[in-house]
Amino acid sequence: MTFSSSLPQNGGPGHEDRRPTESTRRADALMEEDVAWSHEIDGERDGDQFDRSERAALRRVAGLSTELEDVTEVEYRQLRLERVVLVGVWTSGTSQDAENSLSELAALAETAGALVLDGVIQRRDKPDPATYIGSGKAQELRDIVLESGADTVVCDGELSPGQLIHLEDVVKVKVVDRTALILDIFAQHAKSREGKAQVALAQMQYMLPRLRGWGQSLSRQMGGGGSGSAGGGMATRGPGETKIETDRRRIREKMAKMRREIAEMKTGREIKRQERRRHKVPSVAIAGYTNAGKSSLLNRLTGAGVLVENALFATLDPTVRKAETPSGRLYTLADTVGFVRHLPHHLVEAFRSTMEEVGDADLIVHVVDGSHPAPEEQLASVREVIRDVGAADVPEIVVVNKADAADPLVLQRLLRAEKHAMLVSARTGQGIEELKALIDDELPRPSVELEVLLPYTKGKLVSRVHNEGEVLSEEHTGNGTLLKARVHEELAAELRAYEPHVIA
Ligand SMILES: Nc1nc2c(ncn2[C@@H]2O[C@H](COP(=O)(O)OP(=O)(O)OP(=O)(O)O)[C@@H](O)[C@H]2O)c(=O)[nH]1
Ligand SMILES: [Mg+2]
Repeated sequence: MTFSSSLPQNGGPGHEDRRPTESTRRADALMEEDVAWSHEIDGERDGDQFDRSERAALRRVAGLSTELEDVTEVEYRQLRLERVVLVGVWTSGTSQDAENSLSELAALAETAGALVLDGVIQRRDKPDPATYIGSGKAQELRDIVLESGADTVVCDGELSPGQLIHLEDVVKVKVVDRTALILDIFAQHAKSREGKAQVALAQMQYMLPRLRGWGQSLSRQMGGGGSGSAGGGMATRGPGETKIETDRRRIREKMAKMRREIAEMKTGREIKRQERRRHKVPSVAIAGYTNAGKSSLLNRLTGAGVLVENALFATLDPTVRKAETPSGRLYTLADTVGFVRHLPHHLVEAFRSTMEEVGDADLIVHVVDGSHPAPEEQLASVREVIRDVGAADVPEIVVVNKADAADPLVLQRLLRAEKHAMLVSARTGQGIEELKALIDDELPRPSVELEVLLPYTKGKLVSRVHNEGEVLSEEHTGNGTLLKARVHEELAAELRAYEPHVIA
């Protein structure tokens, strides 16, 4: 199956020269399934028993009342994305930037399971406060929707509840924004109970100001009198309003409950992390823009079989794997959720705990897709999130991936601009050994250097020195293993009893 997804090539208002772009196999595959917007459990992805029980648990958590479900069905804009037209407002930067942004939106829509029919960009100083694109353009958009037979318009930004409603009134099909789209993808991909709960929370947060009763806009019902004011009493309070208020209250309660549950789930992960910290195992976090090849790199470095997919946000659950440097030191390597420009704020919040893996790391391996048209922009957006989660001080190695597929000129440019960068290809294995060596160099070294003579009965301590420290020399003597090593404070304290002069 083929389809044309087209974007305007150039120019400002009125200049809508369209150019077909490539479709992905992924979108086609997804079109076969009925990919729906819901907290519903996707039977196809059901992996194992553990997953199943987690899902059952989540179903209960997400189960709002039947009454509320009616509202969510209408109001949550069920992203049964099928045939979509994209629309962007280009406010700054070059036309190429605007096009890249819309291409990314197309990739996001395809990842969500939509068929992208068309895309238009309008040049404006800022989005129209009422309808996002100008009202004249909105009419034109209506024509494009009719012509192409689209059932959904996806806007490249976060729209206010009012903008969504007004634009919907003009184009007469469902309008969703980039935020809802990303939330949808996250909802489809989240696997762990925690991930699912975080997405559900972010969805509710997004939905809260966007609730509408009986297909009318909230602002109209409220007469513009601010949110939630029910001061007028029975006579002035319409049934829709009452319902909305009840629903809102229920959602808020649900959200509070969800936050508590997430906090509890977080504790489990926190304990594991503390355990790792206690053993002073250095940690490396792989961060980077979505689809940069983070999971591929993790697999290359550790042989872990993490899902790799040519789709945005294939990974939503942080995977932590053990890895070993060429010199034999153990460290942990964490795969993380990919970043995307304009990552919805709710999601950054919701995934903050996940991103703490990054904040906590001894080293960030920042993967960037060298074959992308604008890798510099991706580097910048990721760094913004890294700053956001308080990880700005963590040392960073920039790993330019997909060297096999990238334009050599772009690679040169990147390496010139990024001082601490190297080229790899997770696909061909190019540069992987060098990266391992670099990680070895960059990992913090244990602080205490000592020499000990460990009796052969203390084999456990010997292996701890190997795993947690750095062995400088090892010799098997008549009295035991003579080790010269660098270790962390705690281990040093246990080893001091075996310093040769003590024994001798
Ligand atoms: N040509 C080429 N493709 C690569 C390379 N590394 C990864 N890819 C492809 O890039 C796509 C994304 O790879 P992933 O490893 O899933 O990327 P990710 O950063 O984990 O993506 P998310 O988890 O979705 O954020 C897949 O189709 C990979 O096969 C590489 O070195 N060269
Ligand atoms: Mg991944």
